[in-house]
Amino acid sequence: MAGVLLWVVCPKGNATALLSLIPRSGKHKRCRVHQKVKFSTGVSAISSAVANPARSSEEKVYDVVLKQAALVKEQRGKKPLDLGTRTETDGFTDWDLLNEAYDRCGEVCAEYAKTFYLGTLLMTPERRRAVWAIYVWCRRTDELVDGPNASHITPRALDRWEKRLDDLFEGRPYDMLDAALSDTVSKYPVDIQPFKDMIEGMRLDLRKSRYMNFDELYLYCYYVAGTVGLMSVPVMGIAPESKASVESVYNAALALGIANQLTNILRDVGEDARRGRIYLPQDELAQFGLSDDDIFRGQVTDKWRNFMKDQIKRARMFFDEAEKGVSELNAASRWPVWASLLLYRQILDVIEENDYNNFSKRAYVGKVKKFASLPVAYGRALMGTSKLF
Ligand SMILES: CC(C)=CCC/C(C)=C/CC/C(C)=C/CC/C(C)=C/[C@@H]1[C@@H](COP(=O)(O)OP(=O)(O)O)[C@]1(C)CC/C=C(\C)CC/C=C(\C)CCC=C(C)C
Ligand SMILES: [Mn+2]
Repeated sequence: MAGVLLWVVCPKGNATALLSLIPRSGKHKRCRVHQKVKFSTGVSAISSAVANPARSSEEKVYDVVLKQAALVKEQRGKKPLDLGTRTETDGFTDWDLLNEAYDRCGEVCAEYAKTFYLGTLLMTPERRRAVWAIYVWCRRTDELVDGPNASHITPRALDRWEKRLDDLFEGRPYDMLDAALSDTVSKYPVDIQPFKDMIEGMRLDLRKSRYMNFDELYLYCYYVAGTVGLMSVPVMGIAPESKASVESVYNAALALGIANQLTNILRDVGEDARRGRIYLPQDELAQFGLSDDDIFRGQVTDKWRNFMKDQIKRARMFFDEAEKGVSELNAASRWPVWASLLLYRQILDVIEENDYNNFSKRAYVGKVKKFASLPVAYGRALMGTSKLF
């Protein structure tokens, strides 16, 4: 396997080196709450948006939600998947190497997202390592446009990354970390579309630095973060006792990604502006009497405070929407999700505490608050109530 060579070059314990093996390229950023619109049967995915530009981003994204939900329902009808940890060699795949690849994914995850990693330890071993594999692929994809080599990335490099994605979904992984994901997607009903859409988000970041309205921003947030929700729920699983529709759970997962990304954008306004980027809806800025120049000047004025209050309100609506879905997940998967939701949502509180100065002050949730959230998340994870049907 070509990946073995890369494995040798990147010995165990050096996650950063492994991540730096991928082609890199500018920092990207990654939303009104989903309207409860009923769409036809829509399994056509994002690409159909090009054919019908009049459709809103929420409608286009909802097609992907339906497609992923349909795949999960189809899988439910089949015999249970063989999720055992294999040890034999079948001539093509070396199971020891595969186990090692998953371990590496866990190490990368522990290095980059400690709290999330801790949360995954509550999951079953099979689910845990599959989520790690997805995490690592997302992290590597993000590193392409957000890592040290970001300035060298070209659309062609992203095309090559997408080709690698196609290959790993077809059982031809390029390296060990891809091999872990390739194994995961062969065992869980994970659709390729959200992965492709994340890459599309990175492409968007290469060519776009302004968002005319919330519809445009929503699509971007879906690409770079909503997709994460759609990729991970097939692995985390829906509780067998859940009475919620599969679609509603996936909608909540999407909402959590959108909420996280909106929060990320609001936290990083100053940092992004220094890179010439404004991930805020231009029409809404104008409604509050604000322009790009105000963002570049970075003065906290009453106009800015009022604008920010509105943006924070919207992000919180997405978090509220997401909350309804967490209790529908498998009990063992709920804790990391609650933890990530509670931690990320607190960033919005800190922006308020900072009197909306997100130009020169980074909203940071302190260690004490962070750790205090973990038992709260655990308590919520224990309360499994169905609110979505
Ligand atoms: C339990 C859990 C959180 C699982 C998700 C695990 C996973 C696969 C995470 C991948 C995250 C990742 C590396 C995404 C790449 C793009 C990216 C960086 C997005 C931003 C994340 C925050 O990162 P950071 O603060 O480091 O940002 P900077 O790089 O510094 O700019 C995002 C803002 C979005 C991440 C999105 C999620 C974590 C969505 C999670 C949603 C679910 C797990 C669905 C839960 C299910 C229900 C029903 C609610
Ligand atoms: Mn990033």
